Amino acid sequence: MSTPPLRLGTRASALATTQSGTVARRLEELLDRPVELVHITSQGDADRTTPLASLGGAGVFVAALREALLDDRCDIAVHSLKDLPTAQPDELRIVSPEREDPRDALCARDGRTLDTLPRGGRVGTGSPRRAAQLRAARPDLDVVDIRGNVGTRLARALGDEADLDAVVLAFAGLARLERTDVVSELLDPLVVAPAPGQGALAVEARTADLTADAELARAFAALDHRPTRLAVTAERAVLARLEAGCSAPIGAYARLEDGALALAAVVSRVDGTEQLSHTARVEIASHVADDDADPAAYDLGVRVAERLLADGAARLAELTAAPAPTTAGADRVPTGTDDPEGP
Ligand SMILES: NCc1[nH]cc(CCC(=O)O)c1CC(=O)O
Repeated sequence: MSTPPLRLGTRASALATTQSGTVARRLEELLDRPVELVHITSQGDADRTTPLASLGGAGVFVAALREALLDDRCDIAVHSLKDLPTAQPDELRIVSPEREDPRDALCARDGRTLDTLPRGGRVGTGSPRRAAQLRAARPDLDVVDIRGNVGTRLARALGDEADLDAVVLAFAGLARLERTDVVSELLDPLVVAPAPGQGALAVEARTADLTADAELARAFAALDHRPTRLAVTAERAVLARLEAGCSAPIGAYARLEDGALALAAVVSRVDGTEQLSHTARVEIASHVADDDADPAAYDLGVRVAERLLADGAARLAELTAAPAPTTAGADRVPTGTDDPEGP
């Protein structure tokens, strides 16, 4: 190991350092080269009182890490994929390691579930998507806007001074922190559809480094997990076509199973009084080359998004995306690939 260490940029939170540490160890094995963690602070970390949505959503975490990559203060960055904007800058490339369970987890006192929470119960979440879907499932609930790291949010429902009946968090974050003991229910993705990309990581590097360093490029590619990449490609294509970001009330859940990629997507009014959903699938056999499979996954997401737009998703969720005039009409015609079971 004579080469200098590879610098992996990370936020300082327990979740971020756990995620980054796992990727750092994999890269060390793959490269036979030391990998050191470099802490990068973002506005979202420094300012813990402003609602995250008004800081520009979780995108503030990503922006700080990306700036560090582009300024050569680190060589690799690890993000939660669901926090990444859908547009990828040419200067940077991402791969997706195998995803954790993408579902949302209800963490409630006394082991309550979504069905058994008390009438008018107070449930904390900072996510407009979770708020809308919780209200749609249980209109009587009082959904309270909260933020903070995993420990802070859990304490609101489970701590000594708890003021809420439950909080909803991504199961993946709890699993990575070995805190799945607090989960009282894994929410059905057809009731509470996870955020596009939830549970997956994105490992990011400079395009120029990958072009110049074949060994780095090989290790980087080895981090990628094909079923995860295809699923998150379809999910993120929904967001991209709807021209929405990670704080929009949009859920999407895709799974590669038996040679087919199945996708379900849900768009909500933030107050939960109306929701639209569509499901579709596309055949992707294991021998299909990525050059064909990746566009097929992306097209699946676009197709589902256009059906949602044709049904009025833009008005419902206050999005700016307009239905494509040439395809919106055709998308209303049911096709043989509609999947009533969802993924
Ligand atoms: N929005 C913040 C965020 N970004 C990624 C995760 C969890 C881990 C993941 O989804 O990969 C969380 C916390 C949460 O939603 O509870």
